[in-house]
Amino acid sequence: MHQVYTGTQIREAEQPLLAAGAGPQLMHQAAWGLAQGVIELLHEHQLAVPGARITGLIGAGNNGGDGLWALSFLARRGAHITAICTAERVHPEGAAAFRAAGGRFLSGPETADYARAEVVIDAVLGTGARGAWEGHPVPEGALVVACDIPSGVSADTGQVSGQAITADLTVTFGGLKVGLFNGAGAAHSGNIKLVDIGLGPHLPAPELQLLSPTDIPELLPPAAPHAHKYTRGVLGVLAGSTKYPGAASLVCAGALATGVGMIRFLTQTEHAEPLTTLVLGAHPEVVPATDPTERVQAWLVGSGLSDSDHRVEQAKQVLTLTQQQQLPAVIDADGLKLIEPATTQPRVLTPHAGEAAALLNRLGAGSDDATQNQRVDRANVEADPLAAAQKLAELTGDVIVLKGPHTIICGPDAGPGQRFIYPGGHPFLATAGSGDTLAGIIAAVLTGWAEADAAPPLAAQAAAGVWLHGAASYAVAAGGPFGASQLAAGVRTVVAELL
Ligand SMILES: NC(=O)C1=CN([C@@H]2O[C@H](COP(=O)(O)OP(=O)(O)OC[C@H]3O[C@@H](n4cnc5c(N)ncnc54)[C@H](O)[C@@H]3O)[C@@H](O)[C@H]2O)[C@H](O)CC1
Repeated sequence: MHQVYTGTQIREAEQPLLAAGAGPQLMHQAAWGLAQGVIELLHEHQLAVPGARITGLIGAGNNGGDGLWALSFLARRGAHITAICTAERVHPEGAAAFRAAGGRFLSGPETADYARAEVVIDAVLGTGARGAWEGHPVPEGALVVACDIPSGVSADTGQVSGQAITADLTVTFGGLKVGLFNGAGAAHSGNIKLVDIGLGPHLPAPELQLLSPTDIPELLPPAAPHAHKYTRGVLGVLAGSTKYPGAASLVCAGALATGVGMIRFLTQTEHAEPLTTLVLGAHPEVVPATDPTERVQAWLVGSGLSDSDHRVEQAKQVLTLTQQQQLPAVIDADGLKLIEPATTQPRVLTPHAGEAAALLNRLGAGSDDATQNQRVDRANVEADPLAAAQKLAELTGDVIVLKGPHTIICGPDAGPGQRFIYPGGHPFLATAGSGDTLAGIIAAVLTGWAEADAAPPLAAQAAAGVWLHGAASYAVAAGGPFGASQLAAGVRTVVAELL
């Protein structure tokens, strides 16, 4: 499990060490790690360090100091180092070390030396950035390594209010930062290398957590040797409609591949009908049900419901039932239009950005003074998904899985096990039905834990489902582009490797 902090939290954690006079040591450790990152990137691109042409874009603060010290370390390995000052002042000790290592300050980006740079170290703005940045040109074809956070990106939120550098690699210090994963920042940070500079004892509870493969097995319900279908858990599914029959089958595929004792599929009518025929044709192990009060351990409601009056009425009935019985539930897609806030029921909502915006507007996100009557749109949510997910969790009391290139999983409370970010499945996941499959995966995890004595936090269960879905996409993408119906096979492969 990786911990993710805001830039503000990192700055606060640095304070005791700075007060103890350890600033220069911290800077040297950071700069050394930055130099190592540059060397690794050169080698990845079959470029030698001796003779490599490396230019630093140097800001006025300690971020610039990191960059200058890193350049001096690279000069010792034979690199040809230059730098461009982007502000009136420059870190004095860093500048001295840079010059002592043979570094030359260039007059500006128009110089031939800069145009020939093979690597640019972006050391303009780090955690001290405030507001919009005017930007700086980067030579075409140069590899870009950002120091701590790409300049122009907020370390706290990932928001970019002016211009921002796009890095191939970000070497970040002391702790991973929210801005590297959230909103626009995720598109600017490139690969990420974390350098430990000894902040550990001073770091607070993280803002977010990032799951590793080794975290997943304990977040998945155990398949006990003496289990039977009822102890593994029964999942009720109200999904699909005449208009979107496939969603029902995809939900079941996701749940079955993750592992569930049984699926009771709530049919549209008491008589045989195409939707149920399709689901049973694909998954004969699914049990058709006409009575929503039949005992289950969890429910999935919403995928592919469409605006069918009958399906919507059934959904309202099931949502009420799950609240009365405090049953775990995953509410997806059209089901999100039906939920009401503030429930103690263990519920996971799985909106994408557009659905999240609609829910925020319906539940009155603009109700507080600061945002009175301000409508939220998809772009607002995409600009800061973490904030949107936190607001939704606060308004509903639910765990929010805000789906996107980087998926946020956010419970209504703060602290460990409550907020996660999943930095994106394979791009091929952007295909119809992958959300239905995800809903089924998460619902299966909740079903398996529903009656366990010591289950992980609900947000952690949902995060494990998101992780499985993303890992499955890479497993399936190895064979090329895919339709969502092929994801379940990837889920089985990943689960088999984990257990
Ligand atoms: N604190 C430490 O000892 C260590 C810090 N590390 C590195 O230092 C930066 C944080 O340094 P800081 O000096 O606080 O701020 P910055 O260098 O990020 O920038 C401040 C500098 O930039 C100007 N500025 C702010 N916003 C803008 C803007 N929008 N446009 C233009 N200029 C702006 C501001 O006026 C200041 O002059 C941290 O990221 C690390 O890289 C070491 O890692 C560890 C030790």
